[in-house]
Amino acid sequence: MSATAKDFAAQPLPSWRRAVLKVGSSLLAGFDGGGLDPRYAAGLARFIESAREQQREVVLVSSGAVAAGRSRIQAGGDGLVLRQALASLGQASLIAFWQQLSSVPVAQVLLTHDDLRNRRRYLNARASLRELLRLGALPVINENDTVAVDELKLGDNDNLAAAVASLVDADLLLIATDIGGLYSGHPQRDPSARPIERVAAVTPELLLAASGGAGALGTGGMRTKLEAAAKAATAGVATALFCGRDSDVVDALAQGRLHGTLVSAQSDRLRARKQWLRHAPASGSLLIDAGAANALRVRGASLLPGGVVAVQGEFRRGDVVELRVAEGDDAVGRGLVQYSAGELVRIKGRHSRDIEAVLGFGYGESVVHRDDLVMIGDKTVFAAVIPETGVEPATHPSANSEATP
Ligand SMILES: Nc1ncnc2c1ncn2[C@@H]1O[C@H](COP(=O)(O)OP(=O)(O)O)[C@@H](O)[C@H]1O
Ligand SMILES: N[C@@H](CCC(=O)OP(=O)(O)O)C(=O)O
Repeated sequence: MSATAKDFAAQPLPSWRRAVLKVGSSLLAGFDGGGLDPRYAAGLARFIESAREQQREVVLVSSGAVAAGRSRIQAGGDGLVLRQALASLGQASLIAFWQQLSSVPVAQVLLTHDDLRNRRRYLNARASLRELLRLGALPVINENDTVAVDELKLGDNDNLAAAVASLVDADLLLIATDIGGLYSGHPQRDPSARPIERVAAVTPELLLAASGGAGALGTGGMRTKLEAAAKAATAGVATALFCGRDSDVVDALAQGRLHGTLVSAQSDRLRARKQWLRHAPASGSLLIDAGAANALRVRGASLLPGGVVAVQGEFRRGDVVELRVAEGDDAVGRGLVQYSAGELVRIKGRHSRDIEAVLGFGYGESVVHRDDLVMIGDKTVFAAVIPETGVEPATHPSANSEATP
C-alpha cells in the first residue's frame, strides 16, 4: 500500500497552549547518508512560528545529532560508542541548523532520563525550560548522548519527548515522522496494514503491530512512538503522530486539523498531578501565616518565603511538604518545595528579593510554586493554580508577598 498521510482522514486536533514537538532523524538527515537537510524542517519551523503567533508555546525535541556528526568525519560502523561520538560532533551543527530556521533565539538543552529521575535536577530542568519559554526562546532538547549509555540511556527521543511533555506541563505531544501515522502492521512489509486514526489505549497488540523496526534513517520506529504516547497518556497528555514530510499535513496541523494518529490522554492532566501530590509522602511541614494561606487559597498564588513562619522536619529541595496554618495548625495543602529545610530556616519571613543575599544563591522567588501545589479540600482553587492554558494567570505569584508582609 502507499503508506502516505493521504491514508489518514482529517480529525480535530485537541486544543492546546503548550506542546512538545518531537522531530525524528528521518525528517532531518540528508539523503546522501549524512548532514542535515532543511527541506522538511523548514515547514516544521514555520509551524512553530505560526503557533507562536497564536500565543502558543512549543518545546522542540530534535534528533539529528548523529546524522549531523556523520557529515563532519569519516567513520564506518554503527556501534554505540561511535554514535555517542558522532552525536557530540554533530550537536552544535544541529542547534545551528534550527537557529537558521527560527526567528527567535534557540536554546540547547541536553537531558537524560537519569536527569529527570533525580528530583532536584528535574526541578532545575523545569525551571530553566520555564524561564526559556518566558523569555520567548525556542528550547531545542536532545538526549545527552555522550553520558547516556546503556542503563542510563532513555532509549530514544520519542520517550524523552514524553518525559519532557510532563516536565513542562504540555497539553499535547506532537511526534513528526516520515510516515502518515500508525498502521496495523509494518506499512512497507505488510500489504494488509491499515491506517489507525484513533487510539483510545495503547494495548500490547498495538505495540506488537508497531514492532517492525525503524526506517532507514530513524532509531526507535513506531514502537517507541507508541510507548511514548502511552507514557504521555498516563500523564494526561494526548499524542498526535503525523508525517512531517507532507507540507499539507503540517499546514493543516497549524489550523487544528490532524491527518495522522491521535492517541488519547488516559486521565485529566491536572487530576493526574493532583492525585500524585495528594498521596505522595510528605517529608516535613511548613507553618505559614494566615495571609499566605489566604493568598494561596483565594488567589492561586505561589508560597513565598515571607509567608513561612516555621519549618518542621528534614527535607531537601524537591521533596513534598505539607503546608499548615501556624495559628490553627490546619493543613492547607501540600506541594514540592524549592528549598531545603536548612535553607528555609534561613529565609523564612524574608522578602523573596533577599533570598540570594541570605543564601548566596537562589532557585527563584517562590518556596512552593503554584504549579507544584495542591490545596486540601478546595478543588476550584487548584484549577486556578494550574491554568488550563499552561500560561501564567494574571495574578502574579509575587502578589503573595503583599499579603504576607
Ligand atoms: N505499525 C507501523 N506503523 C507505522 N510505521 C511503522 C510501523 N512499524 C514500523 N514502522 C516504521 O517506523 C518508521 C518511523 O520511525 P523511525 O524510522 O524511528 O523515524 P524517526 O526518525 O522519525 O523517529 C516508519 O518509517 C516505518 O518504517
Ligand atoms: N540523540 C540521537 C537521536 C536518537 C533517536 O531517538 O533518533 P530518532 O528515532 O530519529 O528520533 C541524535 O540526535 O542523533
